[in-house]
Amino acid sequence: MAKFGERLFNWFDERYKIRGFIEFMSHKSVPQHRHSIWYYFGGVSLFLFIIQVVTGILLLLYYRVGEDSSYESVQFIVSKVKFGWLIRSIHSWSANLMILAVFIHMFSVYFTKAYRKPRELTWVTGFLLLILSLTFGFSGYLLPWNELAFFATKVGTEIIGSIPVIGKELLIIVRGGEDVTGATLSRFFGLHVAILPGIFTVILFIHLLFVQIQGMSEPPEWEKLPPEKRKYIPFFPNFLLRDLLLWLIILNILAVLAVFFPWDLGKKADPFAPAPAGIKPEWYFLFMYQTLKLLPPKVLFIEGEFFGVLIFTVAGILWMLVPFWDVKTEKGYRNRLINYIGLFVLIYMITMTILGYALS
Ligand code: HEM
Ligand code: HEM
Repeated sequence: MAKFGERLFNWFDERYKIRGFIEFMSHKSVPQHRHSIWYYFGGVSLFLFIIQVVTGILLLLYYRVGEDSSYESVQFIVSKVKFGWLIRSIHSWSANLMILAVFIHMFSVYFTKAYRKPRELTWVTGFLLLILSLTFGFSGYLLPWNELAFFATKVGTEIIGSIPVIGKELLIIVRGGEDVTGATLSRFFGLHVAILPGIFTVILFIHLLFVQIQGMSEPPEWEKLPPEKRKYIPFFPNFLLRDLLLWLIILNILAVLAVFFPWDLGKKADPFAPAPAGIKPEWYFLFMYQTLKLLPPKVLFIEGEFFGVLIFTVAGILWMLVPFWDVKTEKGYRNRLINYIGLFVLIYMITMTILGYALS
């Protein structure tokens, strides 16, 4: 048997140079310091994305898109399909945990300044992954075609209409008509299960390739440390085993959440019914939604809502380009301003989210 295993290994090695790859993996190492914990959140985001793909494909076995079938098929999934309720619940919970993990990963990369040269494009591709994850969440939310999702999507897409000149056209493209209808549902479905997975996979591949090529960043303070004072652990197996343990813990948390707090389906959407009170988007959009709500109808001759959209767009672009304008950090100086900006953004997002819940 051992001989057979060896022969099989050699067969592949002759063709695909696996020995070289194993050699490469065994030399990979991860810096060990008091902020090393943050190196795990990219892996956690990745794990939760894989869960989304697996459970999403399973849901696709029974989900049937359409005004007359979406809600009914999800109802069928949760009541008749064996473990269907569990798969749907895991897909919904994991979507939320994934977005939370991506936010934690992004802020930790920001505060540890891991976006510095040469990782500028790792940051930019990561930011694109965040936008894609949010679009995944927004498009998936409508798919069960229940009351809450219907009105949240109506309110969410309305914001596009506030853009001058092209807003109306854009809104029609997004909704597939003037209103949120079955056309919107099938558009969101295509986006959710075909377009987004395709684009996401390509960008994720590039993101991980960059990380592979450059290895993990070292803290800026290490530049003054003599090489013998810098500590590392091997990626394989030490770091990977820790990664796997954390993934197992997260799988357990997911299972507990999905079993004890199964995701509610609610009432079927009725486009002619009045909007129920307290309609609000998912928590990860709430800080933007709440800001738009608090803005006065007119700011400096501009429609208040559009002013908000403009500010968020500009702020988002500046955030995406932070590795290019944070020149001070790149040159090796301490840049306190960057920490203050990050702290302001974080506190702003948390405060507005809490206000969003408190004021509705
Ligand atoms: C679903 C989304 C994402 C996935 C699956 C992902 C995955 C990963 C993984 C596995 C790593 C290596 C381990 C680690 O540092 O945690 C990593 C590193 C990195 N990611 Fe992401 N990431 C995502 C989103 C983001 C976002 C939103 C940003 C920032 C805007 C970002 C910026 C970076 C940077 C700069 C590194 C290098 C960190 C270092 O060298 O210390 N990523 N990512
Ligand atoms: C290839 C990947 C994916 C596939 C094939 C997929 C497929 C599906 C399907 C068929 C549904 C409708 C069933 C239902 O509503 O229970 C759904 C719902 C949903 N998806 Fe995905 N999905 C994928 C990835 C993602 C990702 C990455 C996220 C978020 C980050 C996400 C978030 C959601 C949400 C929030 C719902 C609504 C859940 C509900 O209330 O029922 N999905 N997805």
